[in-house]
Amino acid sequence: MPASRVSGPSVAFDRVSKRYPGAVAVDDISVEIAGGSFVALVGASGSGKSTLLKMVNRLIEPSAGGIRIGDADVAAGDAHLLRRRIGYVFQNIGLFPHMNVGENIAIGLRLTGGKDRAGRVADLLDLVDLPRDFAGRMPDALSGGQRQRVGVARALALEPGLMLMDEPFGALDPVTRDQLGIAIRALHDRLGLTTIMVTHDMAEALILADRVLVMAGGRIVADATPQALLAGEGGAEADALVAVPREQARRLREIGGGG
Ligand SMILES: Nc1ncnc2c1ncn2[C@@H]1O[C@H](COP(=O)(O)OP(=O)(O)OP(=O)(O)O)[C@@H](O)[C@H]1O
Repeated sequence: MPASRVSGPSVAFDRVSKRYPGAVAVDDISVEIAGGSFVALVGASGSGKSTLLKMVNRLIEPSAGGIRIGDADVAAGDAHLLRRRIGYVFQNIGLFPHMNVGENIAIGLRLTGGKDRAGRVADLLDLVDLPRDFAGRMPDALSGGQRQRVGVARALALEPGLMLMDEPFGALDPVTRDQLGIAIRALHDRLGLTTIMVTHDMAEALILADRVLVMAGGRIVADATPQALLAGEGGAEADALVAVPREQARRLREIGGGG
Protein backbone atom coordinates (compact mmCIF):
# COMPACT_ATOMS: atom_id res chain seq x y z
CA MET A 1 0.00 0.00 0.00
CA PRO A 2 1.35 3.48 -0.73
CA ALA A 3 2.90 4.91 2.39
CA SER A 4 0.85 7.61 4.01
CA ARG A 5 2.35 11.02 3.33
CA VAL A 6 2.52 14.22 5.27
CA SER A 7 1.61 16.38 2.30
CA GLY A 8 1.73 16.48 -1.47
CA PRO A 9 3.76 19.23 -3.14
CA SER A 10 2.65 22.79 -3.77
CA VAL A 11 2.02 23.86 -7.38
CA ALA A 12 2.75 27.43 -8.47
CA PHE A 13 1.72 28.99 -11.78
CA ASP A 14 3.69 32.12 -12.63
CA ARG A 15 2.25 34.28 -15.42
CA VAL A 16 1.30 31.24 -17.48
CA SER A 17 -0.26 31.68 -20.91
CA LYS A 18 -1.14 29.35 -23.74
CA ARG A 19 -1.91 30.91 -27.09
CA TYR A 20 -3.06 29.21 -30.25
CA PRO A 21 -3.46 30.92 -33.60
CA GLY A 22 -6.78 32.69 -33.16
CA ALA A 23 -7.32 31.66 -29.51
CA VAL A 24 -5.90 32.46 -26.10
CA ALA A 25 -6.67 29.34 -24.06
CA VAL A 26 -4.93 30.50 -20.87
CA ASP A 27 -4.24 34.18 -20.33
CA ASP A 28 -1.45 35.18 -17.93
CA ILE A 29 -2.47 33.13 -14.89
CA SER A 30 -0.56 33.31 -11.61
CA VAL A 31 -1.83 31.19 -8.75
CA GLU A 32 -0.34 29.13 -5.94
CA ILE A 33 -1.83 25.87 -4.81
CA ALA A 34 -0.84 24.75 -1.34
CA GLY A 35 0.60 21.28 -0.79
CA GLY A 36 -2.05 18.86 0.44
CA SER A 37 -5.00 20.89 -0.84
CA PHE A 38 -7.85 19.75 -3.08
CA VAL A 39 -8.52 22.41 -5.69
CA ALA A 40 -11.34 22.35 -8.24
CA LEU A 41 -11.09 24.19 -11.57
CA VAL A 42 -14.60 25.11 -12.69
CA GLY A 43 -15.91 27.10 -15.64
CA ALA A 44 -17.80 27.01 -18.89
CA SER A 45 -16.70 24.91 -21.82
CA GLY A 46 -13.71 26.53 -23.51
CA SER A 47 -12.72 28.61 -20.48
CA GLY A 48 -9.24 27.03 -20.36
CA LYS A 49 -9.52 24.50 -17.52
CA SER A 50 -8.02 21.48 -19.29
CA THR A 51 -5.28 23.55 -20.87
CA LEU A 52 -4.22 24.90 -17.49
CA LEU A 53 -4.23 21.40 -15.99
CA LYS A 54 -2.32 19.77 -18.84
CA MET A 55 0.47 22.31 -18.62
CA VAL A 56 1.30 20.90 -15.15
CA ASN A 57 2.31 17.50 -16.56
CA ARG A 58 3.45 18.99 -19.85
CA LEU A 59 0.87 17.37 -22.07
CA ILE A 60 0.67 20.98 -23.24
CA GLU A 61 3.65 23.36 -23.13
CA PRO A 62 2.96 26.98 -22.13
CA SER A 63 3.57 29.83 -24.58
CA ALA A 64 4.80 31.96 -21.68
CA GLY A 65 5.36 31.72 -17.95
CA GLY A 66 6.46 28.88 -15.71
CA ILE A 67 5.09 26.24 -13.36
CA ARG A 68 6.77 24.86 -10.27
CA ILE A 69 5.92 21.71 -8.37
CA GLY A 70 7.45 22.24 -4.96
CA ASP A 71 10.77 23.88 -5.79
CA ALA A 72 11.18 22.24 -9.19
CA ASP A 73 10.45 23.93 -12.50
CA VAL A 74 8.41 21.43 -14.53
CA ALA A 75 10.18 22.55 -17.71
CA ALA A 76 13.61 21.66 -16.33
CA GLY A 77 13.73 17.90 -16.88
CA ASP A 78 12.39 15.16 -19.09
CA ALA A 79 8.59 15.24 -19.49
CA HIS A 80 8.29 11.44 -19.17
CA LEU A 81 10.09 11.42 -15.84
CA LEU A 82 7.93 14.31 -14.66
CA ARG A 83 4.77 12.37 -15.51
CA ARG A 84 5.87 9.38 -13.45
CA ARG A 85 5.68 11.60 -10.39
CA ILE A 86 2.20 12.93 -11.22
CA GLY A 87 -1.01 10.92 -11.21
CA TYR A 88 -3.36 11.70 -14.10
CA VAL A 89 -6.97 10.60 -14.40
CA PHE A 90 -9.27 11.73 -17.19
CA GLN A 91 -12.71 11.02 -18.60
CA ASN A 92 -13.04 7.58 -20.23
CA ILE A 93 -9.65 6.62 -18.89
CA GLY A 94 -7.62 4.87 -21.54
CA LEU A 95 -7.16 1.32 -20.29
CA PHE A 96 -5.33 -0.93 -22.74
CA PRO A 97 -8.05 -3.28 -24.00
CA HIS A 98 -5.73 -6.22 -24.68
CA MET A 99 -4.27 -6.18 -21.15
CA ASN A 100 -6.07 -7.35 -18.05
CA VAL A 101 -6.78 -5.03 -15.12
CA GLY A 102 -3.68 -6.10 -13.19
CA GLU A 103 -1.43 -5.50 -16.18
CA ASN A 104 -3.05 -2.12 -16.78
CA ILE A 105 -2.46 -1.07 -13.17
CA ALA A 106 1.12 -2.35 -13.24
CA ILE A 107 2.20 -0.52 -16.41
CA GLY A 108 4.06 2.18 -14.49
CA LEU A 109 5.57 -0.40 -12.14
CA ARG A 110 6.91 -2.29 -15.13
CA LEU A 111 8.56 0.83 -16.51
CA THR A 112 10.33 1.51 -13.24
CA GLY A 113 11.19 -2.13 -12.55
CA GLY A 114 9.27 -2.28 -9.24
CA LYS A 115 9.27 -5.59 -7.34
CA ASP A 116 6.31 -7.70 -6.11
CA ARG A 117 3.99 -6.34 -8.76
CA ALA A 118 1.17 -8.76 -7.92
CA GLY A 119 1.27 -7.63 -4.30
CA ARG A 120 1.23 -3.97 -5.29
CA VAL A 121 -1.67 -4.53 -7.70
CA ALA A 122 -3.65 -6.23 -4.92
CA ASP A 123 -2.95 -3.31 -2.56
CA LEU A 124 -3.97 -0.79 -5.22
CA LEU A 125 -7.21 -2.67 -5.92
CA ASP A 126 -7.92 -2.56 -2.16
CA LEU A 127 -7.25 1.15 -2.17
CA VAL A 128 -9.91 1.86 -4.81
CA ASP A 129 -12.36 -0.66 -3.31
CA LEU A 130 -12.30 -3.19 -6.12
CA PRO A 131 -12.12 -6.95 -5.45
CA ARG A 132 -8.62 -8.38 -5.83
CA ASP A 133 -9.76 -10.98 -8.36
CA PHE A 134 -10.52 -8.13 -10.77
CA ALA A 135 -6.80 -8.21 -11.57
CA GLY A 136 -7.47 -11.06 -14.01
CA ARG A 137 -10.43 -9.42 -15.76
CA MET A 138 -10.27 -7.64 -19.09
CA PRO A 139 -11.31 -3.95 -19.17
CA ASP A 140 -14.37 -4.60 -21.35
CA ALA A 141 -15.78 -6.79 -18.56
CA LEU A 142 -15.99 -3.78 -16.21
CA SER A 143 -18.59 -1.05 -15.76
CA GLY A 144 -17.63 2.54 -16.53
CA GLY A 145 -17.29 3.33 -12.82
CA GLN A 146 -15.11 0.27 -12.23
CA ARG A 147 -12.89 1.26 -15.16
CA GLN A 148 -12.45 4.72 -13.67
CA ARG A 149 -11.45 3.11 -10.36
CA VAL A 150 -8.85 1.05 -12.21
CA GLY A 151 -7.63 4.29 -13.77
CA VAL A 152 -7.27 5.81 -10.31
CA ALA A 153 -5.36 2.72 -9.10
CA ARG A 154 -3.03 2.99 -12.09
CA ALA A 155 -2.50 6.69 -11.43
CA LEU A 156 -1.58 5.92 -7.80
CA ALA A 157 0.75 3.02 -8.61
CA LEU A 158 3.95 5.06 -8.47
CA GLU A 159 2.86 6.87 -5.32
CA PRO A 160 2.58 10.37 -6.75
CA GLY A 161 2.17 13.29 -4.38
CA LEU A 162 0.18 15.20 -6.98
CA MET A 163 -3.00 14.05 -8.72
CA LEU A 164 -4.41 15.80 -11.78
CA MET A 165 -7.98 14.92 -12.68
CA ASP A 166 -9.72 16.09 -15.84
CA GLU A 167 -13.46 15.47 -15.60
CA PRO A 168 -12.72 12.10 -13.96
CA PHE A 169 -16.41 11.35 -13.42
CA GLY A 170 -17.69 12.97 -16.63
CA ALA A 171 -19.05 9.87 -18.31
CA LEU A 172 -20.61 8.26 -15.23
CA ASP A 173 -24.18 8.02 -13.99
CA PRO A 174 -24.99 10.34 -11.04
CA VAL A 175 -24.90 7.65 -8.34
CA THR A 176 -21.55 6.21 -9.47
CA ARG A 177 -20.26 9.73 -9.91
CA ASP A 178 -21.18 10.62 -6.36
CA GLN A 179 -19.64 7.44 -4.92
CA LEU A 180 -16.42 7.85 -6.85
CA GLY A 181 -16.18 11.51 -5.85
CA ILE A 182 -16.41 10.57 -2.18
CA ALA A 183 -13.85 7.78 -2.71
CA ILE A 184 -11.42 10.16 -4.41
CA ARG A 185 -11.72 12.73 -1.66
CA ALA A 186 -11.12 10.02 0.96
CA LEU A 187 -8.01 8.83 -0.92
CA HIS A 188 -6.78 12.40 -1.20
CA ASP A 189 -7.05 12.81 2.58
CA ARG A 190 -5.63 9.41 3.43
CA LEU A 191 -2.60 9.68 1.15
CA GLY A 192 -2.02 13.39 1.82
CA LEU A 193 -2.14 14.21 -1.89
CA THR A 194 -2.33 17.53 -3.64
CA THR A 195 -5.26 17.21 -6.04
CA ILE A 196 -6.29 19.50 -8.90
CA MET A 197 -9.59 18.50 -10.49
CA VAL A 198 -11.29 19.96 -13.55
CA THR A 199 -15.07 19.71 -13.49
CA HIS A 200 -18.06 21.34 -15.17
CA ASP A 201 -20.11 20.68 -12.09
CA MET A 202 -20.10 23.42 -9.45
CA ALA A 203 -21.96 21.23 -6.93
CA GLU A 204 -19.25 18.58 -7.24
CA ALA A 205 -16.55 21.23 -6.81
CA LEU A 206 -18.25 22.72 -3.74
CA ILE A 207 -18.69 19.31 -2.11
CA LEU A 208 -15.23 17.85 -2.82
CA ALA A 209 -12.75 20.73 -2.93
CA ASP A 210 -11.08 22.95 -0.31
CA ARG A 211 -10.75 25.74 -2.82
CA VAL A 212 -12.52 26.50 -6.08
CA LEU A 213 -10.96 28.41 -8.97
CA VAL A 214 -13.53 29.65 -11.47
CA MET A 215 -12.22 30.21 -15.00
CA ALA A 216 -13.66 32.33 -17.81
CA GLY A 217 -11.94 33.38 -21.02
CA GLY A 218 -8.58 31.89 -19.98
CA ARG A 219 -8.46 33.75 -16.68
CA ILE A 220 -9.28 32.98 -13.07
CA VAL A 221 -12.29 35.11 -12.23
CA ALA A 222 -12.95 33.72 -8.75
CA ASP A 223 -10.73 32.01 -6.19
CA ALA A 224 -12.48 31.10 -2.99
CA THR A 225 -13.43 28.38 -0.54
CA PRO A 226 -16.75 26.58 -1.03
CA GLN A 227 -18.03 28.37 2.07
CA ALA A 228 -17.18 31.79 0.61
CA LEU A 229 -18.72 30.92 -2.75
CA LEU A 230 -21.91 29.74 -1.08
CA ALA A 231 -21.98 32.97 0.89
CA GLY A 232 -21.97 34.89 -2.40
CA GLU A 233 -18.43 36.21 -2.02
CA GLY A 234 -17.09 34.89 -5.35
CA GLY A 235 -18.37 37.59 -7.68
CA ALA A 236 -20.80 37.49 -10.59
CA GLU A 237 -19.33 34.60 -12.62
CA ALA A 238 -19.10 32.35 -9.59
CA ASP A 239 -22.56 33.34 -8.36
CA ALA A 240 -24.06 32.32 -11.70
CA LEU A 241 -22.52 28.84 -11.39
CA VAL A 242 -23.44 28.43 -7.72
CA ALA A 243 -27.01 29.47 -8.52
CA VAL A 244 -27.60 26.28 -10.52
CA PRO A 245 -27.27 23.66 -7.74
CA ARG A 246 -28.79 26.09 -5.24
CA GLU A 247 -31.89 26.50 -7.39
CA GLN A 248 -32.11 22.74 -7.93
CA ALA A 249 -31.93 22.14 -4.18
CA ARG A 250 -34.64 24.76 -3.62
CA ARG A 251 -36.95 23.13 -6.15
CA LEU A 252 -36.39 19.71 -4.63
CA ARG A 253 -37.23 21.04 -1.18
CA GLU A 254 -40.36 22.61 -2.63
CA ILE A 255 -41.44 19.39 -4.30
CA GLY A 256 -40.73 17.50 -1.09
CA GLY A 257 -42.88 19.95 0.85
CA GLY A 258 -39.93 21.38 2.76
CA GLY A 259 -40.60 24.96 1.57
N1 LIG B 1 -5.04 22.70 -30.01
C1 LIG B 1 -5.79 23.79 -30.00
N2 LIG B 1 -5.80 24.64 -31.04
C2 LIG B 1 -6.54 25.77 -31.03
N3 LIG B 1 -7.33 26.13 -29.99
C3 LIG B 1 -7.36 25.33 -28.93
C4 LIG B 1 -6.60 24.12 -28.86
N4 LIG B 1 -6.84 23.53 -27.66
C5 LIG B 1 -7.72 24.32 -27.02
N5 LIG B 1 -8.03 25.40 -27.78
C6 LIG B 1 -8.95 26.47 -27.39
O1 LIG B 1 -8.58 26.97 -26.12
C7 LIG B 1 -9.71 27.25 -25.33
C8 LIG B 1 -9.63 26.53 -24.01
O2 LIG B 1 -9.76 25.12 -24.22
P1 LIG B 1 -9.82 24.09 -23.00
O3 LIG B 1 -9.92 22.73 -23.56
O4 LIG B 1 -8.71 24.36 -22.06
O5 LIG B 1 -11.20 24.49 -22.30
P2 LIG B 1 -12.00 23.76 -21.14
O6 LIG B 1 -12.41 24.83 -20.19
O7 LIG B 1 -11.21 22.63 -20.58
O8 LIG B 1 -13.25 23.24 -21.96
P3 LIG B 1 -14.12 21.91 -21.77
O9 LIG B 1 -14.82 22.08 -20.45
O10 LIG B 1 -15.07 21.97 -22.91
O11 LIG B 1 -13.19 20.74 -21.81
C9 LIG B 1 -10.92 26.90 -26.19
O12 LIG B 1 -11.41 28.06 -26.77
C10 LIG B 1 -10.37 25.96 -27.20
O13 LIG B 1 -11.09 26.01 -28.40
